[in-house]
Amino acid sequence: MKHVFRADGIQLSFGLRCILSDIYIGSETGMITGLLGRNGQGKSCLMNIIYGTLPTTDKSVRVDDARLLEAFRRPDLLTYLPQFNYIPKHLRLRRIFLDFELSFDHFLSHFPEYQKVYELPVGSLSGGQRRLVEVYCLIKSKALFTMLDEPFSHLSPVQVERLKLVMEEELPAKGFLVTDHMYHYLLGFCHQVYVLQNGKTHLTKSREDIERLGYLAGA
Ligand SMILES: Nc1ncnc2c1ncn2[C@@H]1O[C@H](COP(=O)(O)OP(=O)(O)OP(=O)(O)O)[C@@H](O)[C@H]1O
Repeated sequence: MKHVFRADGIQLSFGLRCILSDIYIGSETGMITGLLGRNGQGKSCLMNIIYGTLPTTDKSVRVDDARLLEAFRRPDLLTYLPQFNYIPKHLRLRRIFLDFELSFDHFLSHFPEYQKVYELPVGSLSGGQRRLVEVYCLIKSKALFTMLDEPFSHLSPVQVERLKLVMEEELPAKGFLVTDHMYHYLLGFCHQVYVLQNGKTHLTKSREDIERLGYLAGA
């Protein structure tokens, strides 16, 4: 069964500065949706508003008929990877995979280089290794939709390729909203791409659209 995600009517200002004013994002399970935008356009703020961790005056966020004011209370519907490390560094990988109810063997089938770190605290890994564990756990989290804010920073092209396979495994039953400055990765596997520019989201149809909206030029 297909499920639908919609976010619109979102307004955000800081003082006199308007950040978000004309937002519409629509997606569904089985789709990877990209969100591009230059630095400071409001991508992280938008994801935080959708997730309910940044208050705002107006918003409408829905999964099917359920209206989400505090999406962070509905991990069955929506999960969110923030830009910062969200797993406490003292937690061992054994505990993390247990808490997320995920198979470490399946993780190893994609990332065999983690064979020897099962009993180690995640904080003892390199920055890229730690980030990959966090991204993997969110991609595999048991939600209908997952938002990923800059999941590919600090990761190697090989790791990104393998994560893409993990996302594709999840796809039939799940949808993703992904923002990343590694736009060539996103353009390679997103089913649709929005560009956020001057407070407004634009659903693009081609690379030329993205260029016209000022994202690719000089990116
Ligand atoms: N608490 C705050 N008070 C004032 N301004 C803020 C606050 N939080 C964010 N901003 C501003 O809002 C704008 C949007 O920030 P946001 O982090 O959402 O951008 P972004 O598109 O995710 O950028 P980047 O690609 O660099 O991560 C920025 O100009 C930022 O400085």
